[in-house]
Formats: sequence, C-alpha cells, structure tokens
Amino acid sequence: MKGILLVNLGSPDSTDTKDVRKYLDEFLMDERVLDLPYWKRFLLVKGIILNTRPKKSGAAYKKIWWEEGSPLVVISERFAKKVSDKVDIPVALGMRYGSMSIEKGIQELVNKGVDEIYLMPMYPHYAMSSYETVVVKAEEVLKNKFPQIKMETLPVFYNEVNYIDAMVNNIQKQINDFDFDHILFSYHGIPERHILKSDTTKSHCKIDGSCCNTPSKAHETCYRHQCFETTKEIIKKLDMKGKTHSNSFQSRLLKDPWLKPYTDFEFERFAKEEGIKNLAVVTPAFVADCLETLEEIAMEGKEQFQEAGGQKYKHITCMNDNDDWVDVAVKWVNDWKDKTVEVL
Ligand SMILES: C=CC1=C(C)c2cc3[nH]c(cc4nc(cc5[nH]c(cc1n2)c(C)c5CCC(=O)O)C(CCC(=O)O)=C4C)c(C)c3C=C
Ligand SMILES: [Fe+2]
Ligand SMILES: [Fe+2]
Repeated sequence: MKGILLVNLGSPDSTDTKDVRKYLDEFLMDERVLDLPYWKRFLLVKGIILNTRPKKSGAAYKKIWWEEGSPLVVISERFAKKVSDKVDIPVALGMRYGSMSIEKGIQELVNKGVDEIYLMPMYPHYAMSSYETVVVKAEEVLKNKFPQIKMETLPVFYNEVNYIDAMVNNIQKQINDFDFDHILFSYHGIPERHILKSDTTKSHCKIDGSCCNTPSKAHETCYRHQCFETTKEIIKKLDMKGKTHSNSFQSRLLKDPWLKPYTDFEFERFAKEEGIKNLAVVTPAFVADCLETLEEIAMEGKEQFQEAGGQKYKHITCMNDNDDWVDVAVKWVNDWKDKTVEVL
C-alpha cells in the first residue's frame, strides 16, 4: 500500500531552556546545517552556542508559542489532517528535528500496512540545510530500520504552477486592503559557501548579479536561483498596482557571509534611504508560520522598520492550512498515487 510522509523542520517540545537546548543540539550538530569538521562543530555547538543560545531562543519562542504548542508543529498537524481527510491513502507527519521524528512518521505508516512512501519535504527550495537533509535522513532511516520500504520524493516546487497560484492568492487576499509602497520577499538565508558546495557543476555559481539568471544545470540545487524564480513567478501574477518589490535573506547565524541583502538591514535602508513608508513582507520559503516569520518578521521586523521611520507594516502570513494550499498538496499526492509506471 502507498502512503504519504509530510516533513517539516520541527520545534522544541516547549519553550523551556532545556528543551530548546536539546532541539538546537540536534539541529546544529547536523553536518548539512553547520558544515564543519565534526570536532570543530562539536566544540562550537556544545562548547559555545549551547551555553547562551537556548535561553535567548527560548525567550523568542515564548513570544509566539500557542496554547497547543509550537505554531510550526500545530499548523503542520492541521495541514496533515486536512490533506489526510481528502485522500484515500494514509498520511503521516514527521519532523527533521525534535521528538516528532521522521522515524516515528515512517513507523506510523508501516503500522498501517504502507510499503511505498511518498516523501514530501515541505520546502519549496533546495538547500542542503533544509530539503537535502530531510531526504538524506529519511533514506538513512529506511536503510537502517525499514529496508523493505520503497520511497519516492516530491521535487522542490519553487516554480511549480500550483504552488505559485496558491501563493499569489494568499498574498493578494492580504494586500487587497493594504496600501503598500513596496513588497519585500524575505527568504530564509543560508551561508554563501553552501551555494558553492551545492553547485553540481562546480563552476557556475558566483553569487553575483548574473549567474542566477544564466541558465545552468546548477540551478537544480541552487537555493539563490530558486528563490529569485519564486519571486519572478509570483510577481507575474500579482496585482502590484505599479508598486515595487525586492528580495532579501533573513535569520543569519554566526559571522560568515550569508546570502545578501540581509532582511534586517533592508528594513532600515528602506525607511531611511528609499523613502518607503508602507511595507508588506512575504516569506515564501516557509509554507507554515514559525519562529522566523512570527517573531523575526512580524514582530522584530515591524519594530526595526518603524524605528527607522517607516509607517505601516504588514507581514503576509504563510499559506499554513488554507484550502488552496491543502488542495495543491492533495493534487500532488493523487498525481503520485495514480502515476502508472511505463513498462518498456
Ligand atoms: C526554509 C528553510 C530553512 C533553511 C534553508 C534554514 C537554514 C538554516 N537555519 C539555521 C539555523 C536556525 N534556524 C532556526 C529556525 C528555523 N529555520 C527554519 C527553516 C530553514 N532554516 C524554520 C522553519 C525555523 C523555525 C523553527 C520553529 O520552531 O519555528 C533556528 C532555531 C531558532 C533559533 O535559535 O534561532 C536556528 C538555530 C541555519 C544555521 C541554517 C543554514 C545553514
Ligand atoms: Fe533556519
Ligand atoms: Fe546563481
């Protein structure tokens, strides 16, 4: 029997420092997130980051936490339930980090008699720290614990027409009554070196003004190219009323160069140098609201923009469990389920 495994990033079990430490430990010890030699990663994470960050992140989580738990997890559960109600095969949810693991998700499917899994990483764009680590982890779990199970994986969907249309609808509904000057497309950042590491051609990506617009096989795994494409596709369909837009990258960690421009710097620049008074911010790398959208963009971003002289500010919430987005996932499930294998 076929079954679906939806996977997102995951959250701590609670906002307590000890739970946040456990979560960050697993997250930051992932070699695809902090890509340092093991001993360096070990010293940096266990010796430095975990001494201070869990308390600081716990305080940030407290600002956005819901009665039912982490917004990311609760929204993902609601989404999975709605998808499950509309398809006729089992659907399970797993998280890359935290206690709601990928292994538990697979076990749930296996208990229902599933022997063919469609892995659906809930990331529109390819990054070694998001999409790739989910696929590698799921493959590892299957190899070690469930060698009899077959798996196929949903490709990244950064320019897939149904995802774009659902994004356009979600944005349009929220900006119709907002008189904005500019829309900022803020994507989760990654270190620049990750772009170079993921370049399968080993020569295309230069992180400059032109590489991401020059066709290349490298773009199959180029996060920066894929983010820019998402913006272009959305902009083609959005009623912009002649207003402007731009891209930026948020949520940096440590001091290495990350993809630019940095979202927090843009908030200040927009208000101080560009004369932008009313700003809308959309976060297309996230399909569900989470710490990085609800705290960093909706709360901190608003404060940064308005302290710099900006006036009206609107964070466009993610698609979460809205019906358009649920229907897109249902379509992808049914397309996979009904796919006939060509026999030559
Ligand atoms: C959208 C895809 C994501 C990419 C790519 C990504 C890269 C990445 N993230 C970190 C470090 C942290 N990210 C944190 C939170 C977080 N990240 C994503 C998504 C991507 N990250 C989400 C959805 C969330 C929110 C989780 C939630 O519970 O709501 C955190 C934890 C919070 C904190 O302490 O700031 C860290 C740390 C790195 C280093 C990285 C690429 C190398
Ligand atoms: Fe992150
Ligand atoms: Fe590029």
